[in-house]
Amino acid sequence: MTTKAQTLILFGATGDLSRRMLLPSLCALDAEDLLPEELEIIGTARSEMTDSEFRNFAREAIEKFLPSDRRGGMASFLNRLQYSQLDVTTPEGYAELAEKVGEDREIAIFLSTAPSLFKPTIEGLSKAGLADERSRICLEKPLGTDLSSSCEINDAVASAFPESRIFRIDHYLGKETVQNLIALRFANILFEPLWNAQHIDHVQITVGETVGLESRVDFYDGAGALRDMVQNHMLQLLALVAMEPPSSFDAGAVRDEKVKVLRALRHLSDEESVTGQYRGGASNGEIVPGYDEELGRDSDTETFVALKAHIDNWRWQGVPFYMRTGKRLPERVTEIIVNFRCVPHSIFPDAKLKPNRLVIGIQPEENISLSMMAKVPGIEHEGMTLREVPLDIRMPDAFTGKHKRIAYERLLLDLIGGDQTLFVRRDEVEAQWNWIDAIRAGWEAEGKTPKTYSAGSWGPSAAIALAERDGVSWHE
Ligand SMILES: NC(=O)C1=CN([C@@H]2O[C@H](COP(=O)(O)OP(=O)(O)OC[C@H]3O[C@@H](n4cnc5c(N)ncnc54)[C@H](OP(=O)(O)O)[C@@H]3O)[C@@H](O)[C@H]2O)C=CC1
Ligand SMILES: O=C1O[C@H](COP(=O)(O)O)[C@@H](O)[C@H](O)[C@H]1O
Repeated sequence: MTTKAQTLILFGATGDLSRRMLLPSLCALDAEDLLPEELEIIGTARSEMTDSEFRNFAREAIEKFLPSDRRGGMASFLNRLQYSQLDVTTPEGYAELAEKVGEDREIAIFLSTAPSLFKPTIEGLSKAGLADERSRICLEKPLGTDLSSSCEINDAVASAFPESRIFRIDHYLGKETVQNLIALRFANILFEPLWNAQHIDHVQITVGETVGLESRVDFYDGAGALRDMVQNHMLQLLALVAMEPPSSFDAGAVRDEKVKVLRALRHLSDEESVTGQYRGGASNGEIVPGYDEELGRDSDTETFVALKAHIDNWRWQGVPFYMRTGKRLPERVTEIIVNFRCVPHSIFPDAKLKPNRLVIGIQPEENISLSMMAKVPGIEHEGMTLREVPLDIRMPDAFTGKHKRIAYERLLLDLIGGDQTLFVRRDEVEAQWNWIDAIRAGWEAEGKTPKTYSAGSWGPSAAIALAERDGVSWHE
């Protein structure tokens, strides 16, 4: 049985992710008494800081990024914090860190630093005796830029930590509705008999963002939408929709099923992908610059991608999975739409029957809605008049009193508790890269460059055509 961590070491503690997500998440967990009582948190980075300066830094971050009703007293959380200055690329500093941690404590290590720093960090931790069986390690994305660089990172980590003690973050797995997707599929009898090619026509996954480049300019320009969003979050969503029922909700069983789906992804043909890059214009009521202007130079990086994917197994033969994601789209929305087939024979000749559709809204609204055909009430119409109506389950209504959590709250709690179920295993990451690398190789071979789209639109018209030539409309 895994024991709870007693010390959390946070590398990159002064960084953006730590300020916006990690420290606020930990404070929210503390406010709800969800952290182990004895948990100490040691922040580390190159900047010089005393413990008390780090606590002030954390307080400011929490006041900015965590709603006041979720902060609790804050003092008990701030008292857990210490700081250890350390440049991970030099050997000095690790001994002091080890001394701060002390002997005989279970340790969780979170690397919120650039992956290029993982290798020296792991070497330093090993030499200081902080990578032994009492430690587990958590890695932030991006885990590489392709399969080979991902293997290099994974090898470096595996030199000191066995897979059972490696926790790879995909923050989408920490989102409440993503976990609810697992509950919806495997805690209800209703859907499973229909969850296959016989009854499902196609699936759509959309992750729309209204923001542009934001602050991580160089990172984004080196990555693009395919590697930034599809390689990780969207493929994890697809795997959860498409996987076979696991035998239990444990890390091994769930991840075994996801990896089978990822390995069954068929390589795309040329016409099954569309890339785009936004041009300036009116977007959500403001005039925004185009991608090149924001970047300050010309670039061929795609800020939008739409794909038609296929899973080559019995369950999903002939069922396309349409996926699209992009920056500067009209809405911030993440949703999965499962489109069922039409009834085999209509007994209502005058009615235009629409196929049932399950819409799983992940953000901004967490809701699940099933569209059904129903009779329009009344006797004034001759025969039956039918109309499509939604059956809605809005999460805040169904579970009143529950607030929206930061996805990292769940993941940090599971890291501290040693539960890997919502973390990504090495074979999954590598299967994901394998598929993405083949798409990029295809783009390179064809000399494909992104088509332009106006900021505030749903991507280039070719993305609409990708679905429409199959008689499918993107869900709006
Ligand atoms: N920010 C975000 O929203 C997201 C970030 N990520 C990923 O998480 C990681 C961290 O991102 P982010 O916080 O934005 O990055 P930042 O650049 O804001 O922070 C980097 C952190 O690393 C520390 N650092 C840099 N060099 C060293 C070094 N040689 N030794 C010790 N510490 C060092 C910095 O502290 P100091 O300068 O004091 O040394 C700082 O605390 C990146 O890999 C990023 O891609 C992933 C998803 C979202
Ligand atoms: O990993 C990333 O995700 C964010 C979107 O996350 P969300 O939780 O707000 O949907 C994206 O903006 C960023 O480019 C990417 O690196």
